Amino acid sequence: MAARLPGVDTVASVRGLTRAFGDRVVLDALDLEIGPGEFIALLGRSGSGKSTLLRALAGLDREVTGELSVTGSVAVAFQEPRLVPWKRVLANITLGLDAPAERAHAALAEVGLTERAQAWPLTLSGGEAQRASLARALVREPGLLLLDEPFSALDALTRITIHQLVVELWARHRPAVLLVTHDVDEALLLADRVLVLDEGRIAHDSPVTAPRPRHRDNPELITLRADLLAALGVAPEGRS
Ligand SMILES: Nc1ncnc2c1ncn2[C@@H]1O[C@H](COP(=O)(O)OP(=O)(O)OP(=O)(O)O)[C@@H](O)[C@H]1O
Repeated sequence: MAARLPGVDTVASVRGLTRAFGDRVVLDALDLEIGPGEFIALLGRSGSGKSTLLRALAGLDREVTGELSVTGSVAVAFQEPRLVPWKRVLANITLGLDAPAERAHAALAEVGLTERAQAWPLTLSGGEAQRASLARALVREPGLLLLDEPFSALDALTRITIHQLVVELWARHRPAVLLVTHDVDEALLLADRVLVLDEGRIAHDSPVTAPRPRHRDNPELITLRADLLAALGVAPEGRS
């Protein structure tokens, strides 16, 4: 299990983090610092270890070795919303927390789901279920919010609305966010810093300074997109 160190001006600090499954080394002495309030997107080829890193940061993997320090609370939202089907939406939000119903109501209002508070999870649309999942994460007031491809199963229009919502919630509550995504444009539209995981380490680490709301045609984003596609081993459009 990874040794835990006190963090200095970071919400998460990782040094020499290593995880192998049998002979396959997925995280190979990885180093990473996450500052308070940073919005980070984590890209990487399929199987590069993004979810493994996220699980380690969430404290869900006891087999990682190296140094890992996380200050404050951590909340996770996954690709599937993972709501408990036999509890109504409201009860799902504070499940396992000793928190009054008002807090769950306030969180649902923030994600625009007030009217679905008494609904059963299986009656929610995909977008509504992801909103509920975000409300459940936010009500925990995390210093670090881990998002594991939470938008990938949504249709394009719902995805745009949820992107806006996530940026709004992040600006209001200011947790550090680590968003795992396959989508370079999603990373560039949302994050302040984009990482690429490759060969078990952070192979690329770029700040994104363009003001929000961002447009794909922003020159900074165009340059970064080409760099990131190259780091991911993908030829940019028209140059394959
Ligand atoms: N519990 C496990 N047992 C064995 N191998 C595992 C386990 N979890 C992950 N792996 C392996 O570790 C590697 C990294 O998996 P991980 O899910 O972290 O990748 P990822 O970058 O999130 O992939 P994707 O983008 O496809 O979701 C893969 O080769 C996977 O098969």
